[in-house]
Amino acid sequence: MRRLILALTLCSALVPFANTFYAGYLVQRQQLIDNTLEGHYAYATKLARSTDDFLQSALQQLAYSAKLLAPHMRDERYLGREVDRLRLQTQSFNSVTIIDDTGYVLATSPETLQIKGKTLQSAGVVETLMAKGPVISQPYMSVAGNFIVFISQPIFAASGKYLGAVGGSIYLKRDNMLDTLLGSHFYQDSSYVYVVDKNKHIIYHPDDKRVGDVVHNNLAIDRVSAGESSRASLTNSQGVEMLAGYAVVPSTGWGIVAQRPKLATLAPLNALMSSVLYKTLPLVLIMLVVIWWSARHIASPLRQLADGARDMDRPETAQTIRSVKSWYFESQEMKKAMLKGMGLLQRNISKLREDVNTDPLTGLGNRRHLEAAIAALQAQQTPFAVVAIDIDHFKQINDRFGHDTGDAVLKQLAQQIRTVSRAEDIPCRVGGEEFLLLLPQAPLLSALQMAERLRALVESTELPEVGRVTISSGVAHWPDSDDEIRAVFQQADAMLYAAKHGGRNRVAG
Ligand SMILES: Nc1nc2c(ncn2[C@@H]2O[C@H](COP(=O)(O)OP(=O)(O)OP(=O)(O)O)[C@@H](O)[C@H]2O)c(=O)[nH]1
Repeated sequence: MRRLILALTLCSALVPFANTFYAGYLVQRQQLIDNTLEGHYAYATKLARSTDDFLQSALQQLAYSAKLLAPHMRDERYLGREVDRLRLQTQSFNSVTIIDDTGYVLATSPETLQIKGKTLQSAGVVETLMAKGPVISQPYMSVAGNFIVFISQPIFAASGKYLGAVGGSIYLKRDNMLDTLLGSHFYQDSSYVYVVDKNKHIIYHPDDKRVGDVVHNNLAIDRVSAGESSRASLTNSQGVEMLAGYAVVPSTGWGIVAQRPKLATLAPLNALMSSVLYKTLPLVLIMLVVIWWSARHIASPLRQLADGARDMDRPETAQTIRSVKSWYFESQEMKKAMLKGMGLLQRNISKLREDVNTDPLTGLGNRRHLEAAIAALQAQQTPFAVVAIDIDHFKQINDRFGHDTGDAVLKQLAQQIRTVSRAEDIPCRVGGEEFLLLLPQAPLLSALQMAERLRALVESTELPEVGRVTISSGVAHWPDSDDEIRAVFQQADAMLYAAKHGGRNRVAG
């Protein structure tokens, strides 16, 4: 039990510490997650705006070119210079192409593409020719085998006739303007950005191999391709927990997702918490030792008092309790109360012991007391004399004066026996009106004299109402009368019987 209390005390000190530590960790963890989500959302939003700005600016550059090109659609050299200028000066496109209203390539930069003089029927070109207006195409696989987005502006003659289009391609799997825009500057950590189109195609990813993949079962992609901009904690298609912010590029419906693995985000916090724990642990251990020592010190007097309480019926326990060092008020009070209680208990016990051995009517020892006294005398080999005393014709006293008066006579005789006996003598009432008196160390003669003195005293005493009564006594001695104690008492009885038979009011021995 003591160990349990000690353990509980230590726990009650340790639990709040652990609780505070853990609660602190949880709060900081949530804060870190929230901040990261917010940061990534803000970053995705900013990138969406920048991407939109870039696309708008690319469209403007092409629109400007389209105006310049309209009067020179048959001038091969002019067209060649313009596509080179557009590609090299703006650096917005990986390639630039001018087509006529049938998709026939009039000029291209770089020429290494080898599509000049060919009629293109790729998805981007078909979309451009159908639209006869500004177009940012859906990503598609080009004739030259590049996964591209084609951005174009129509070319109209002054008469309003549609002449064709000038367009720039962005190669999604190669270095391009999106790389510069999206991949160059983000946190120097494991954060990264990727872009999906409306159909959940990855059109930009730091890992080139992912470009062109269609991603399902990704919360951020599902939401952003549905036109929603926000932030979310999610598990990506690779099964990694991510903290993601996502935003829609208004002009194209593309979705930009900026994200960071949750584990990487929380790693510094975990390291910090470990370090805090490591540094505070010695202090906590010292604190626990102090608490343990204090608890032991406080519990010590209580434990000693509790040990004492188990043996309260033993007289020596009082000394044990007295010696307990009760150094604080409560234990002092408990010690005082226990000592007081023990005094009472001891008094009650000795009173009970006395009652058990005492004849209630006369206050003399009873038969139990007599037997204990005989056993003690025998054990110590102390010689003793026995006087058996009996009131003569006591029945008549009862009959004539009533039982209460008889009792009064018995009490009176008990008092007279006390009067004539010594302090060390043992007077007992062993039956109705039979008394026995043990006289330790007394020779037979002294006992006979004492019995005679008693007899004379009783005879000479006038009792109210009853008048005079007499007694008869038989005397014997151990070991003079017999070695056997039982025989000595029988001898005293025999002598008493002889005294009665001899006419009563006499002593025989
Ligand atoms: N008042 C009273 N009477 C008692 C008590 N115990 C026994 N007696 C009575 O004591 C009487 C004893 O009488 P007996 O033993 O017959 O003899 P006795 O009348 O004393 O006559 P002897 O002994 O032959 O002289 C009985 O009447 C008992 O009822 C007691 O506690 N109180």
